[in-house]
Amino acid sequence: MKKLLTIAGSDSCGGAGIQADLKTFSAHGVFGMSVITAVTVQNTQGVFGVQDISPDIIQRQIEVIFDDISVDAVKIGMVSKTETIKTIAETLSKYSIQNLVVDPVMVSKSGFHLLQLEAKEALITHLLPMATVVTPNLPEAEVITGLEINTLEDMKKAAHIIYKMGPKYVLVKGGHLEDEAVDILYDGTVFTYYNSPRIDTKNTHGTGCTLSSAIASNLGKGLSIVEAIEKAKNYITIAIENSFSIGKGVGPTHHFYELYKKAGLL
Ligand SMILES: Nc1ncnc2c1ncn2[C@@H]1O[C@H](COP(=O)(O)OP(=O)(O)O)[C@@H](O)[C@H]1O
Ligand SMILES: Cc1ncc(COP(=O)(O)O)c(N)n1
Repeated sequence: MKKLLTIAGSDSCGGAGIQADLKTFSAHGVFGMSVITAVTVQNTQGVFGVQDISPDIIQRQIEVIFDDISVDAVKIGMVSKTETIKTIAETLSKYSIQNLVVDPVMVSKSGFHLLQLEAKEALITHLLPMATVVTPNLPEAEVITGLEINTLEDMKKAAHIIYKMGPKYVLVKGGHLEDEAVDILYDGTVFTYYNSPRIDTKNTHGTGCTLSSAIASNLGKGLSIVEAIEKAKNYITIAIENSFSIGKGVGPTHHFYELYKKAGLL
């Protein structure tokens, strides 16, 4: 059984963050473990508070896992603030990490700053160079690069700039584009496109968390980056097609194993 670790924030309503990651891991038939960086007070309508976990507890959660268990892939999501980022980077650097997916979570769909503004530099300096693949959405790619991104050409330019910051691969996600949901992977030489029609739904809470966890699961299982993202893109597309309302706001995506098994993704 492959063993996957998510280092991220807790979403009390279960659509994003640690909860989406663990559901995605389970649907992929891998064993999920978690290091919680922050607890958010969140429902489908918004984020109403955050309690950061102390750096010492974050460090010790990571250490006890790696000192005991061999981890096939790690996904990093919400990292909240500079001190948290430095702790994660320093602690992970003591271990040999096979596959590291960094989702540079910044602002929730409901508009809450999950990453403090001044922590952007720490994320760029400490986490991006460690990443196998970094998965910014368009607003995140804009913040990281300073570019305005409206077209596929802009996405390619952003991927190029982010690639120079040190990750092995960059996946710029086009969920926020107007037409098709096109994601672009850059390996320093070649761009690979992952297209899917835009699904007309408001229930996209946790799509980025889900995609990055699906990529980590597939890398952990030994797939190449191109295949890992292809399968993950199919997973997120089915997850959004089958998303549903659980409250008054933005509902979650679907993680039930049977659906993905039937689609030949697992
Ligand atoms: N309405 C949609 N229809 C189809 N795919 C979508 C839609 N919204 C997002 N996606 C896909 O979901 C994944 C997550 O993208 P995105 O929503 O941009 O991330 P984030 O949650 O970080 O903002 C990407 O593969 C993107 O193309
Ligand atoms: C704890 C946590 N992590 C990540 C997200 C981003 O998800 P989304 O962009 O869908 O709001 C979130 N809302 N909460």
